[in-house]
Amino acid sequence: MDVSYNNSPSDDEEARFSAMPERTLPNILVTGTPGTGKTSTAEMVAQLTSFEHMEIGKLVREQQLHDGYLEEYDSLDLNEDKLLDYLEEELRDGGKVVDFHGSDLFPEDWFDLVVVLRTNNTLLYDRLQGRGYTESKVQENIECEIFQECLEEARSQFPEEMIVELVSETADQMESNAERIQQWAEAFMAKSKASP
Ligand SMILES: Nc1ncnc2c1ncn2[C@@H]1O[C@H](COP(=O)(O)OP(=O)(O)OP(=O)(O)O)[C@@H](O)[C@H]1O
Repeated sequence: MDVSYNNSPSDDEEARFSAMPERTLPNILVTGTPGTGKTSTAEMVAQLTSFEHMEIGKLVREQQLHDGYLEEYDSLDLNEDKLLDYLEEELRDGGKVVDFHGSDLFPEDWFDLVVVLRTNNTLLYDRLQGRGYTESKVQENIECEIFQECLEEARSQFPEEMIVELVSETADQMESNAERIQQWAEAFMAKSKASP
């Protein structure tokens, strides 16, 4: 089941969180339209780096970080406060690969790299239909990808230099994307070790 959230941050959002301390291990956010391969890619990155994969949809279900089921959207109604309170502790020491279709609910300093996965409409259509989504849900997600909503959302929240847009259409691309993220993580760790 999916997780819905209202992506308009509250005015006092900035004030809710203390600044995260410097990390020697990075936190990586993998975002993108449903079906672009966030979970598969994040899992591969976690295996390559030994970081922990945190799939937000699963976490919201398992930790009850929601306010019930929304029939209209066939999804759980995310309780952002509960999720952010939970994640703030989890992300403090770094070494996490988080996957979620939203990004603007997260404070900027919680992440060091934001990966936005992209997939062409034809392929995405087949993947979503293959999951048994209703036609309207497939269309809604296809439009989300056409209007590159996840990319724009990431851009609205994180500096451009933190964001990497990667095409995720074939198994080879998924593998090379995961390796590229691994190399980035190794460079981050080498740099933070070298710092005084
Ligand atoms: N680059 C790719 N090449 C081939 N198949 C892929 C690729 N990316 C994803 N897939 C396939 O597409 C399906 C959806 O992938 P996945 O569940 O990882 O997407 P997601 O973005 O996490 O979706 P959701 O947001 O709904 O959880 C899976 O069957 C996966 O194997």
